[in-house]
Amino acid sequence: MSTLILTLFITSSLSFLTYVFLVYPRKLDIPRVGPSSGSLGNTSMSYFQGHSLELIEEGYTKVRSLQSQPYQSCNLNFSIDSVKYKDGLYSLWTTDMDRVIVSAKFMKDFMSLPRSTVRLTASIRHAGPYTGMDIVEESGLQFDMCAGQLSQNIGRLAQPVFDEAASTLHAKFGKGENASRSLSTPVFPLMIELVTSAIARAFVGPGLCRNPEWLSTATGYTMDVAKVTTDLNAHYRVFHPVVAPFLKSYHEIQARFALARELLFPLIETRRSGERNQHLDMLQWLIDSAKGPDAQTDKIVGSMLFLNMAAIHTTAEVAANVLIELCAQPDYVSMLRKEMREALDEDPHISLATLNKLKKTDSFIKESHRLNPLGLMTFNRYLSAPVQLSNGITLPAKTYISMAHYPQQRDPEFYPAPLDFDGMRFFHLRQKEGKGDKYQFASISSTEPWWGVGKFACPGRFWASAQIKLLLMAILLEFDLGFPDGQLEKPERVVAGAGLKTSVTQHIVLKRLK
Ligand code: HEM
Repeated sequence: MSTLILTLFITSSLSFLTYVFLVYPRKLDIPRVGPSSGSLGNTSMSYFQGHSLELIEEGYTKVRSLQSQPYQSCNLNFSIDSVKYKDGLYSLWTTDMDRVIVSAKFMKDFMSLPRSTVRLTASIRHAGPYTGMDIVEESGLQFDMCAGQLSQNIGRLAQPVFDEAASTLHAKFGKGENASRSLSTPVFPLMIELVTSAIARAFVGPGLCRNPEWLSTATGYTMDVAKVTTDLNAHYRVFHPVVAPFLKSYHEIQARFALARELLFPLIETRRSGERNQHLDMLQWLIDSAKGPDAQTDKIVGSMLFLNMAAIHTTAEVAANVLIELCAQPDYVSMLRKEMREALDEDPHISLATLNKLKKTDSFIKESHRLNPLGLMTFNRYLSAPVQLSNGITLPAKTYISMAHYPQQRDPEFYPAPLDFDGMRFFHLRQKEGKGDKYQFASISSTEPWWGVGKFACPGRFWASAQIKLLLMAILLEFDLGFPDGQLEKPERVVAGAGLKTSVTQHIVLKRLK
């Protein structure tokens, strides 16, 4: 017993010192929005968790330089009585860390910096040491595989991935179809199912992609990460090493790793003893490209789980929001379906060229995502070295930064009539001379930062964009869609901390086309 108490005491003391050294807020002479934290940091009981949107909108209205037009808040009524924070920087304690919120005009100051200076914070935001998310700190392999092989092979994977998603959809429809040849089903879970099957085809190939244990492992891991993070965030970070081993969620995620190893190890061994380049999937690219510690079989399994986490719920939520917008504005359905049919009339085999022809569909997806982003903040990064900004302020090493992009997407300075849904907004912008390649859903810029910003922005964005189009084709080419009878309004999205959640219970009704 006394050994246990001593061990707990030493672990707590060490993590407290680590905490003070690594994350204790440093002094920086910029304004603060919202309360400061206590000396131990914040937990999910903090003010931010329940008031995040309010704080971010307050920060935005204050940090904006002199404004020509008022900012229209969706949910709140702020009078712009102050332009106090003209330089566009302020400090904000979030659930997990003190961050400097950096406005779009400073993005260029980070562009030329190496990845090692402007580091991802996924590990610290998602309890890395307890969830396996610390793999992003250890390796750039996942980034390289998505930016390289996956993006280069979209055209070759498009048809098999479409077939996989369509077959999952048919099976689902067949099981639940009612007498009027329609199916009513919750849209977000449906998208999770379709995206998981499509991703599995691209990530592990035809041999494993229909294995129910693999499919539930691929999606379940994200939920496990969320559960462990939520459980730990109820406690101050300094206590995480002590609390984690007692959490049910922690034991569940360990079991998930064990099952993932059981499923992938034999496949990796078989692939290693076979010829290279025989398989067009992520697993093969990881096996062929991993060097040094990344090549350990365990690490390849960790990379696969991380990639599923990065790819499935994000893409599914964006796709679910697109379908909800289509139900709310059904006039667009026939327009997008016509575009898809015309693209396929030219060549029935789906390729990259087919997807590139879907410019109206791309615009609709982008507009839906502009108004329904996955969170309030983006470009969540940790500075491992000081960075001097163009206004002369130097952000010290160990600063966490974020860009609060949610209010920017609703600002008339950037988008005329920002709260109006205009599905062809970006299509029309692309029609202008010399702009044909701009304003795509997968494009990045400091004013459209939902993929992150700069050369280390989401490397899976071209795939995500292609996949959402493939899913929409699988649905719109065979089905009409709408809300359940009597529903006219879209469901509310819910803000929790830095996250913005889509309804998990909202139903969609699919009806077979005549
Ligand atoms: C619509 C869906 C998606 C959204 C909104 C999204 C968004 C993001 C964002 C905001 C980041 C952080 C970038 C930064 O901080 O600069 C990120 C990172 C990442 N995403 Fe995505 N993503 C999506 C889909 C995907 C897909 C489908 C894949 C893989 C096929 C993927 C792979 C990754 C990876 C590997 C990283 C980490 C990159 C690194 O190690 O630096 N994402 N994503």
